[in-house]
Amino acid sequence: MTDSGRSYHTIGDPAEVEAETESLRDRRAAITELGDALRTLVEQAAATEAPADELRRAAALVREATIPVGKQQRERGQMPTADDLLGGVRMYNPVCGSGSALAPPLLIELGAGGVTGSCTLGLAYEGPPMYAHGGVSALLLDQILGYATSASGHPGMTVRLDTEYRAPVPLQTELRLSAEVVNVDGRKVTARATIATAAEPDRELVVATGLFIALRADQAIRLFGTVLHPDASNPAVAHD
Ligand SMILES: CCCCCCCC(=O)SCCNC(=O)CCNC(=O)[C@H](O)C(C)(C)COP(=O)(O)OP(=O)(O)OC[C@H]1O[C@@H](n2cnc3c(N)ncnc32)[C@H](O)[C@@H]1OP(=O)(O)O
Repeated sequence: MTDSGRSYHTIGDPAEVEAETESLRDRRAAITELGDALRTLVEQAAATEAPADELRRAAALVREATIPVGKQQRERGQMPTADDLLGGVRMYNPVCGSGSALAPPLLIELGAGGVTGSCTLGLAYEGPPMYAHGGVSALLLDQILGYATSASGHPGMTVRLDTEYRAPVPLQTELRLSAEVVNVDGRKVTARATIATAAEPDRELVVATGLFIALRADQAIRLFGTVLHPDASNPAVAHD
């Protein structure tokens, strides 16, 4: 899990904070447990050769399992209460989030001069037979480029992503990604990222250059106003 040890920062009675911290930890662990189960389901569903009646039985079970999950849903303008946006915890990020069924998940670490990432893509990510879909490679690269820009102190949004596919990315193979900022020009930040296999880390399979723009305050408010501003009803963005 990305963040099981992070302390949860809020205002209030220390005993209450302690209890809340424990409950947040527990909820994040449960989100990860569900994410793991969903990823297994998605992967096995993409690889299954089971007969039609078994598939229909599985579909009915999944529909049943969806009922408790659907009971309390957030809306688009609300952060997940288990997230800590400023602390970098995004439980459902579709690339790194341990709660996301879409995420491999990509594990990212800060390194000297940049960031590195690792993941293994299953058959659910297949494009050409046996290899990753090109859009999935771009997804991973966009994410790690974003991390590299944020880690360098220049967070921004992607406005351009140039992706060069030099060789197919094999599925069911441990991958290594790396990214680093190569230029900062005012609000414009350029970063470079690569995908390789763990076995041949110097052989670049996919290379991307991303241009990121740091948002002006008015742009941030226009795009994210209600989500970014501290709101007592959303403890995930409350800070003292
Ligand atoms: C840990 C974090 C992980 C995050 C990983 C994932 C990151 C993402 O996927 S972000 C989501 C995808 N990206 C988006 O949705 C962004 C969509 N774009 C926008 O909303 C806007 O372009 C926005 C708000 C970023 C910038 O606004 P915009 O009006 O375009 O630019 P503006 O602020 O006026 O200009 C800044 C500079 O950037 C330049 N610029 C803007 N877009 C581009 C572009 N596509 N190509 C080249 N230059 C550009 C402008 O020309 C300007 O340059 P200069 O200062 O030399 O005149």
